[in-house]
Formats: sequence, C-alpha cells, structure tokens
Amino acid sequence: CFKMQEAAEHNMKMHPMWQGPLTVPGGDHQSPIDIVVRKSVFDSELKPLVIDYDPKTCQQIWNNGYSFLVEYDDTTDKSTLKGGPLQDTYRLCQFHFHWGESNAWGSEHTVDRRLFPAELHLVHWNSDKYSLFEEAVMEENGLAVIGVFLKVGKRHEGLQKLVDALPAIRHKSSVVEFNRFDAACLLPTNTDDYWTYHGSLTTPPLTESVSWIVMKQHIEVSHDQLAVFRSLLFTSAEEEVQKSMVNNFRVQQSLCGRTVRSSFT
Ligand SMILES: NS(=O)(=O)c1ccc(S(=O)(=O)c2ccccc2)s1
Ligand SMILES: [Zn+2]
Repeated sequence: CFKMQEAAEHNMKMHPMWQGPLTVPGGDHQSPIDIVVRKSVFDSELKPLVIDYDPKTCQQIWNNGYSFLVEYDDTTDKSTLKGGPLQDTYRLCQFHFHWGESNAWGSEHTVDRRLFPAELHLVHWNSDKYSLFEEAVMEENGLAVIGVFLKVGKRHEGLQKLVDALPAIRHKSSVVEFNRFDAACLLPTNTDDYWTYHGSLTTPPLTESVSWIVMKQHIEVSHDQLAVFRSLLFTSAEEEVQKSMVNNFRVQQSLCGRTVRSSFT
C-alpha cells in the first residue's frame, strides 16, 4: 500500500478535514455506520473467511498523523484474505486503529448504537483484479477491510509487541522497522460470525470501494495498553503545540437503503 513519501504528501491533503462529517458529494455508500442487528439479513451463501497472514511480510510501523499503521509487503500474495462475501483474493497491505480519549467511545462502527473504546482495521486490496493498491482504491470491489472491536479487559499478549514500539513513533511521520508481527493474533477466536456491507474509506479520499467485514466477537486489551495509544501525537516533532492522538474516528454515516448481511443467525 502507500509508501512513506506518497502517504506523507497524501497526509497533508487529508489532515485538516478528515475528522469532519465530510462525505463525498452524492456519496450514499459511506462508512462507518451503525449496525442495527435486528435489521441485518442472514445470508447462508456467506462463506467462512479464509485469512492467511505471513508474519515475514510485516515491514514497518509508523505514525501518519492520524493513526499508526503497521505496513506489510504486498508485492506478492503472501498475506491474503478470501472467502466470506469476497469473490477474489485480497492482499493485506496495512492495519491501523481508531480510538477515543476515554474508554467510553472510539470505535467507528457501532452495534445497536453501542460504542467500543477502539476499532482495528485490517486493510486488503483485490490483487486478482488490480496490480497496485492505488488502482484498487478507486474501484468498486477494490478493497476489503476487516473491522474488529476492542474492549477494555485483560492484557492482550500479542498486542504488547506493537504497544512497545509506539513510543518510538510518537510524532507524525516517524517510522520504525517492525518485523515478524503476526496480524492474525489480533483477530477474535471466532471469525465465522461477522456483518458485511458495501461502504467507503472512513478518511479522505472516502472512496466507496470497500467491502466491509465487521467481526461480531471483539478482542480484549488492557486499560494500560490503550493508554499507550493515547500517548501518540497528531503533530510532528517540529510543531510547537503537541496534540494528543485521540478521537481519530469518523462519525456514523447514513445507511441510504443499504442492507447489512450477517453470516450468522
Ligand atoms: N479507516 S479505513 O480502513 O477506512 C482507511 C482509511 C484510509 C486507508 S488507507 O491508508 O488504506 C488509504 C487508502 C486510500 C488512500 C489513502 C490511504 S484505510
Ligand atoms: Zn480505519
């Protein structure tokens, strides 16, 4: 996915506005949304997800000015997602999180209006149809993002390696090498139960190219682990006023007649 330079330039274009309730002009397939459980439709055709991540493809972790991203080498089909609602094979390119300033809110999607303190997004692009991430971003069936809710509870052992790397990327545009991280350790034990709908990126360019797959089962992280997320900064080392990286989520968008399907009854 995006390399450092493009994303840094890209970030300049995105930063000032991304938090607003901005939607693309006429965009009626925007994300995130509130998932109204009783209105979701069970679809027996939905298959189990096939998630196959290779920890060796993990490359770096960096602060892009509104979240922190763990980026993977997506030049080959080494870390892939298929099955579920997807017709093609999608390559993992990065994962990141959204969180609040308190444990009372922070997630982007909600379930029957219930907010979670944070949400993980694992971003994949359709490598059967496109040769580059940047192409896939603009296309209808270009991206697939897995959303996982985080709840505050017991410490997440797998997450700790990532939490320990965060102080090194406190400021915007800082990056450190990050290898052999198995993103699969962040998935809930049950990945067969999920909601899926067609939506968009939740930050500019807000393109409506995402097959969203939101896990029913959350993962647990400790209060202290989440507090380290909040120690990150939106601002670069040069800026005189440092701003805590918190509340980096978009407000819920209207469903506009879309159906949310569930893989479970
Ligand atoms: N929160 S989200 O999962 O919807 C999301 C927002 C942005 C991205 S991206 O970094 O892949 C990206 C994609 C296209 C252009 C720039 C960045 S993924
Ligand atoms: Zn996201």
